[in-house]
Amino acid sequence: MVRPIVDDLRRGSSAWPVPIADFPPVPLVPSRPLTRSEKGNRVAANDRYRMIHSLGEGNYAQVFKAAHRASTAEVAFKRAKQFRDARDRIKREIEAQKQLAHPNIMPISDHDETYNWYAMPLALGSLADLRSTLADDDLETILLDVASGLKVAHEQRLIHRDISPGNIFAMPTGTGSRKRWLVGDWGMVKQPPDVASRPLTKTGARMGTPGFDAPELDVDPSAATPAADVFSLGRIAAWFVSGKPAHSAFPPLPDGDFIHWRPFVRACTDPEVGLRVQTMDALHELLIQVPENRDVPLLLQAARLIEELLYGESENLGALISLAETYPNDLALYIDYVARIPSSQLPAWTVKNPERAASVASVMARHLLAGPWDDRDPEYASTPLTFVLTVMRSLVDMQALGPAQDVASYYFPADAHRGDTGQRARTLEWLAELDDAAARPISRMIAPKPELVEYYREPGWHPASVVLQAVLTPPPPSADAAGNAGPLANRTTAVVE
Ligand SMILES: Nc1ncnc2c1ncn2[C@@H]1O[C@H](COP(=O)(O)OP(=O)(O)OP(=O)(O)O)[C@@H](O)[C@H]1O
Repeated sequence: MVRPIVDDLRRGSSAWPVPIADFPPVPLVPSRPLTRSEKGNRVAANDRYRMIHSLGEGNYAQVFKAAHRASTAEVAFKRAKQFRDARDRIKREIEAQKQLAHPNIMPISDHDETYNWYAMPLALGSLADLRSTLADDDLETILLDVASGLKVAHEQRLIHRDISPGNIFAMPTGTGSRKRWLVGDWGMVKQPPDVASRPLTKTGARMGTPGFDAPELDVDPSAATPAADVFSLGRIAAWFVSGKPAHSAFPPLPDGDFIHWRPFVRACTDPEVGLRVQTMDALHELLIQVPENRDVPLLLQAARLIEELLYGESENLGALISLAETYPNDLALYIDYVARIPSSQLPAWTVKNPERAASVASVMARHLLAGPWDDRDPEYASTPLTFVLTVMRSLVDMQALGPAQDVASYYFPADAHRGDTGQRARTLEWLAELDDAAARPISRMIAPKPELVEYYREPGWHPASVVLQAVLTPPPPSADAAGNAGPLANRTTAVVE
């Protein structure tokens, strides 16, 4: 007589992790009669494997440590819970993991014909389980391993969509403490449209693991791109070095001894999918720079990024901005490197990220205003000023007038402080195009400051906005010989306020 799996479980070891008596409720007798194929599967599973103890239970499956009867090899045995979505997920998992034969993808060593269960190598544990036993330096190896597995998956148009520390497993390598890291739990994988089976989630339904899942998965998981898995790896890096949970309102960013991880995390976890690192190849490039960057001076990192950006590596834009956000007090970083981001690339970036753009542009203008110019060419000031003006112009164009006003409060004093006539002309040219709705908040950053009004006041200048005209065109000659400006004397304040 074939014993049901439970008998094997009861006879198994009561050692780690869960004593048999405390077993989570295993639906040994499903609430409905077993179908013929399910009965057959249990028989097949039990014929082939002896369950030793539970390794744990997720929402969709139970996992057991089991022994393969014929070879006595120990395996992890994963069985779908008895509801349709769970069976769909296990089926996806088996199909994807079989398709992806790669050292960093959890292999399927055996499964039943109807995809109710499968066996796989027994791992040392998941990254979540093992974090406390790992050295900080292990992070790079883990990410390199996982990224190489995901790269192969992405090439086959499979997006995992649920990369988290609980779904990355360690296998021994036989070489000291070095572990090989494997991506498992492919039950939420996005398959190519031509092979996709029944959708797992409706649009708007939650997918992934809170704190590690990309924001776009909340909107439409079926539209996921490789950048969704990139996001999760960025969050894993932040979680690993910060030791803080990833699912907080303010997700952790590396700091202190791990600050060299910060640009990587920022570039991989941009909430805007289009601004994020897009591919595992690009992630790999950034990743191998992280340990190098720990010892490479900041400005050399910036120099590399801008040189490559100028040669067409557009993904460096995000990394360079991240570096600037990490080191806001570094004048040379801003003036000599960030300022050289091509003006052609800034508007698109600003439109997608107005608050961050405003913040970086404001810091740039503050450096121009307050910092020493040292032996830089005075004319070079127009490069950082143009950076700030381009961001401000883009913010106005997209009607982000609040952030634009924030930038303006630093830009105009910085422009006047540098006193470059060409830049002044460019500023006036831009101001001349503004309509009243935009000119009103912007002019508030000029009108109350006589030295700025003086700097920009231009005879014969013709702005579109009457507000700006009132502020910046010189008053007509007074009829009053004593020099009183007459009724227009206070017009600036009157019009602007
Ligand atoms: N190959 C393995 N070797 C060792 N332990 C494993 C292996 N696969 C899974 N486990 C463990 O089994 C437990 C349950 O597995 P898992 O979380 O994958 O189930 P799940 O239903 O897919 O989860 P979820 O609800 O997150 O999708 C976890 O503690 C996991 O670490």
